Amino acid sequence: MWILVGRGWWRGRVFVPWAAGAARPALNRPRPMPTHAAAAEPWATNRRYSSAELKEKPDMSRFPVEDTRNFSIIAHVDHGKSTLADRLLELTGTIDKTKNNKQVLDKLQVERERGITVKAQTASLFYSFQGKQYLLNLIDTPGHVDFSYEVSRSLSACQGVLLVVDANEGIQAQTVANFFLAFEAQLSIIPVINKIDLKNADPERVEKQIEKVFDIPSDECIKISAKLGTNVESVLQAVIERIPPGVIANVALFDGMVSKGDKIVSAHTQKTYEVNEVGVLNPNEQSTHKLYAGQVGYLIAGMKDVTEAQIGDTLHLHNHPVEPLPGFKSAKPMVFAGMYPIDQSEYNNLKSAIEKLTLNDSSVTVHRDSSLALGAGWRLGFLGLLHMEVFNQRLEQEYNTSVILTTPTVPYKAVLSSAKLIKEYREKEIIIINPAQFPEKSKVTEYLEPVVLGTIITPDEYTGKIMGLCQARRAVQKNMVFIDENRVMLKYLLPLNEIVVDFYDSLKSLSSGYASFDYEDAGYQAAELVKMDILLNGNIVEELVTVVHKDKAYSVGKTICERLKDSLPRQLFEIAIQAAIGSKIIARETMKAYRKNVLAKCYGGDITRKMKLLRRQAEGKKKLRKIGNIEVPKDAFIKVLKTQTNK
Ligand SMILES: Nc1nc2c(ncn2[C@@H]2O[C@H](COP(=O)(O)OP(=O)(O)OP(=O)(O)O)[C@@H](O)[C@H]2O)c(=O)[nH]1
Repeated sequence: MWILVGRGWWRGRVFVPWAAGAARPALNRPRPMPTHAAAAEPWATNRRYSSAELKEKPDMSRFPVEDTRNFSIIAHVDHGKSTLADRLLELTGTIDKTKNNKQVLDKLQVERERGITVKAQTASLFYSFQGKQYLLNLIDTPGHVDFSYEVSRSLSACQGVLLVVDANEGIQAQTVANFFLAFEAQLSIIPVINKIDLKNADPERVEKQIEKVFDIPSDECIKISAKLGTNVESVLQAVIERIPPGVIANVALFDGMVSKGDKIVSAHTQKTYEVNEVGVLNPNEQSTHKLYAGQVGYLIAGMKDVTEAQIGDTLHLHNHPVEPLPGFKSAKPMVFAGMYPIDQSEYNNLKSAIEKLTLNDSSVTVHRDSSLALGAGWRLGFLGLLHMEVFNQRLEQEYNTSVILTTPTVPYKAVLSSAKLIKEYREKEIIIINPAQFPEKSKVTEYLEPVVLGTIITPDEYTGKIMGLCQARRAVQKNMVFIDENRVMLKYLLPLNEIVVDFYDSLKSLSSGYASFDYEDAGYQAAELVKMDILLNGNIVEELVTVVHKDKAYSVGKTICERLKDSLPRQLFEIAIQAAIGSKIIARETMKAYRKNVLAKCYGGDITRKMKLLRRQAEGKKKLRKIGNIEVPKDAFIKVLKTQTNK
């Protein structure tokens, strides 16, 4: 049996040749076309098809592997991926040229509203170049850090990428992060400098940045205006010339051997293929007669669509079925929050909405959860805070649901010392995704918190302020380099819980929007953590229970109490809002009593208007949550959760 480990290159933990001291493989050099048996296949014909014919009924089998290119567009947010995709679709006649082609690939309502891409979309383009027709599969990718999982997923289906960089803003943090995702996947990278039509565009400066940071010769950059369509045709030609063709599955052999002519089955799709070619990567594909157990190489097996070659899939000889090897990589959630229906009678509707939405977004993890106050619900894991907001917004917009979301938290770990707890969990080290389950200090040896390696790119004038912000967030500086005369790249080790809520917003406002930020997982570090309760007249508000660093407890507690005071409607009696660690109160705010009369503005005796106001008040009450005898509207939670900081 053997396992599929990548397309383009091995992307796993085990085998990264240049990390082991070997020479770094050459970037961007077109790899020789594989010499496989395509010519003998009936679908490998030279007949050309008219675009009308292709549009009518595209028969994908007409395109042999060497006439197929699979590529993605990657970029920092707003650098113009979707606009470029629109132009490519127009140029290839995939969509008609009208003024309305704005982000055609952004299909979700939330994407159009927020102007961001969340789900990667795919489009097949047919393009004639030098008398030959090509099938170009374009996979659009999201730009935001939360969705880098989608980016990796899209990249795993490609052999090359267009790395779009704004001619005015230059390289930003996500440009760097996305470049490395593509680089590690050993894809051909075509740098595209976009927005050259802007008044402040400085493509020469950006070219130099690209050469300095990514080591790509500046003459490889293509300068375009996606908005005006300037030079976009050269992008398509570069895709054909610089990106190697088709589905080449990189494999690691665990057992037995594989050679040309073998019949193999994908454990994932159960499809059967005949092996056309096997070989080793040296570093380009070099065909060999066979591959044996323990070897890593590539395999071409007539997979015509890249989705047929899933990373982590197990392949086996068709007459030797095996248990699939563990290997499918799943997305790792970084932010967890409880989700509950506002009204328990809505539980089943919400359940089915979550199920449908997670079918479409498999990176969300779902565990059932329940709370005394909120009833039955779920604990969901998201890739980041924006991902959480987008998921919530999609639930509301696409499924017409309304939910309570609890304070987001990160996956902490506790190393247990209590024998009773170890027996209960059957493990010494547990992951805590729900603050309510945070074990007491007396029962643990130590707590651990997740940390990330953050990259910030900023104009130099903001460096001081940004360093101050990072220090306040318990960050440790790892590196600082100038990427050109006035741009600095900073690397920090940051506790994830310090950035999860509002780090990005603070960074943006400190730098007038110029600094960009991205992060990658960097494991765990020991941390002095405490569980903090928020109380309303002595009753715990379960939605607001948080785990915080000991040194931050007072300021976080104070901020939550203040925010809660601002967002709670006044009630008929006085309310004490308190933050507490165990039985120790660390912060307090008091709200004075107030009597609200919804009929106050209703002069005269218009009974229908009075009834309408009273009815509206009754409807409003449905959205309230009672804590003790205090009514808290859903909006109040959201305001506190959204604005809560770790200052
Ligand atoms: N002047 C100018 N504006 C452009 C150009 N290309 C894109 N834009 C504008 O830049 C903004 C962002 O473009 P998008 O194509 O939505 O960017 P994106 O990278 O797909 O954004 P995300 O999906 O959020 O990652 C839009 O307002 C575009 O109209 C260009 O060549 N010139």
